[in-house]
Amino acid sequence: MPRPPSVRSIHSWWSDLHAATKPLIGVLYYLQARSFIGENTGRPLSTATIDTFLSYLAYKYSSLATKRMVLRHLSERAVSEEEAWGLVESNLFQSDVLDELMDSPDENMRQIAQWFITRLTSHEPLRLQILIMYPKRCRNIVKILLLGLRGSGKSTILNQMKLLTKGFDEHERAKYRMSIYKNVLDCAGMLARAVRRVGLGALPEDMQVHAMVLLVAFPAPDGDDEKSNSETETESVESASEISVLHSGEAAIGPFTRRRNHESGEYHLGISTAADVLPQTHAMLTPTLADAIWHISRVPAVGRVVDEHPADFYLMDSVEYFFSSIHRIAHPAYVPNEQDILHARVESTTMTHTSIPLGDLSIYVFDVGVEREKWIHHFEGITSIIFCAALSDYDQVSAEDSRVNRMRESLGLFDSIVNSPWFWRTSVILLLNKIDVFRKKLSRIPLERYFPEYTGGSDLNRAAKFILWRFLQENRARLSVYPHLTQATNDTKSLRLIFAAVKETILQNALKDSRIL
Ligand SMILES: Nc1nc2c(ncn2[C@@H]2O[C@H](COP(=O)(O)OP(=O)(O)OP(=O)(O)O)[C@@H](O)[C@H]2O)c(=O)[nH]1
Ligand SMILES: [Mg+2]
Repeated sequence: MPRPPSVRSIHSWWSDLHAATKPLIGVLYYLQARSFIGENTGRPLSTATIDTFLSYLAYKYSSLATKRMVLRHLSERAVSEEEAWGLVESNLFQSDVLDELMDSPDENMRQIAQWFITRLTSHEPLRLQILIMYPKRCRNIVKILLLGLRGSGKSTILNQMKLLTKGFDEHERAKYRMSIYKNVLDCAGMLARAVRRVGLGALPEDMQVHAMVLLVAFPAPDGDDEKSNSETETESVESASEISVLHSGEAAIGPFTRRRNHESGEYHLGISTAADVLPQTHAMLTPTLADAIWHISRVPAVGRVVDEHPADFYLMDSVEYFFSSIHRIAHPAYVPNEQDILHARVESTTMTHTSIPLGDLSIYVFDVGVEREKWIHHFEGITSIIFCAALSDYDQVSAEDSRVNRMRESLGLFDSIVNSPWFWRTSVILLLNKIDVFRKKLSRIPLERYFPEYTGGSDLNRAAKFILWRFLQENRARLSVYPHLTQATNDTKSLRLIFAAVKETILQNALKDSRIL
């Protein structure tokens, strides 16, 4: 007896057999498929073999028993990651046959088909591919997209979600060490600029030696217009033994590459990719430098100059946290803890995700990083989006265009998302983040300076309500918006309630979407 016709030639002469012989053909195909499975057990799963299995699954004269047997066999094969890859890349996975089996009127068949998908998605790299390319195949997985401007707190939120479930092992925490050094040294460089602006002579006497250490480690760039002590400048450049000039505008400091921005005159540190750079960092962040950072960051005159000129001295939101932990970080055996990870500033460049179990369902939260345009269309029609906006952005300027206010840029992004035809059925969880920084800023920097229509003064509730109102104004598509005020760096326990509410919203939306509610 010939094998079932291939899916492409399904209307061959064989498919025109008389209907009267159908049950007999069903039995014969069952026996044939069983012996085919026997012949192939223990052999690698080739494309041709998968195509033959596909023909049993697609052929209208194959019985349900045959299809169940074949798919059960393929599910067992999918335990191996290599065979699972072969299956996902095969005609079987890409044809409609699998969808038909998943929607079969036979409950047993549906379960086996779901089991097949579960097996395939148990392999992490495959799961991502299936979730993105074939979202409908993953009916027990809810996809959530995390969006927001750079630095609004998306990765911090994702890390908090990870802490609520599996946490970070020592190996994962150690990976943050270099980024944290970079964060600390970037901020220390700014501190040195602030010292130059204040002037050595204006500092208390017992602080001058610490200031000198800082100025030696972070010498003024050529042509820096800071008011500075020129004697110290010359000395500092000459005695900065760790710094070897590579070429104009670029220097190596321990493991970091220091590149000068010719417009602002500032130095930015880039991490060297060499594998042996970590030990060198300890040489850079010496106990003496750590001590100097600790002391100088507490000098009121330095703090004042930073506060009064926020546009000249960009300090990351976690600066206070890292400076107050500087001795722990500078210790040679330093391994970041979970709080350090939440405070670290690591710009996301690729898509990352984390999963949260929810009964029989899994919530997959995706942070698409800088590749938003590349990925976003794969998320068309998803049930929920989490949008992060940093409340404290109200006095900041856009990284791309210094004439654009960052809060307005965030409102613009929100507008383009909520009114996009891709998301017309999506609901939005709006996280108004960095409430702690916002609280501190409000009394010093009036919100009305940037949003003249605001009249509520420095009252935190009024100000937050006003910003929420501005976001809701953009929602012309009238999507359901669920707002929360957050501090993403807060301890995980205090975020638990917010995450419980977020989970509930996601679940309700997923159920509504699947028409269970
Ligand atoms: N003080 C404070 N800092 C926060 C808060 N949320 C995030 N941060 C810090 O802000 C910085 C940026 O946060 P990320 O989570 O990296 O921002 P992101 O949106 O992932 O940024 P990109 O990956 O560049 O798009 C990090 O240093 C965080 O620790 C908050 O609520 N309060
Ligand atoms: Mg990020």
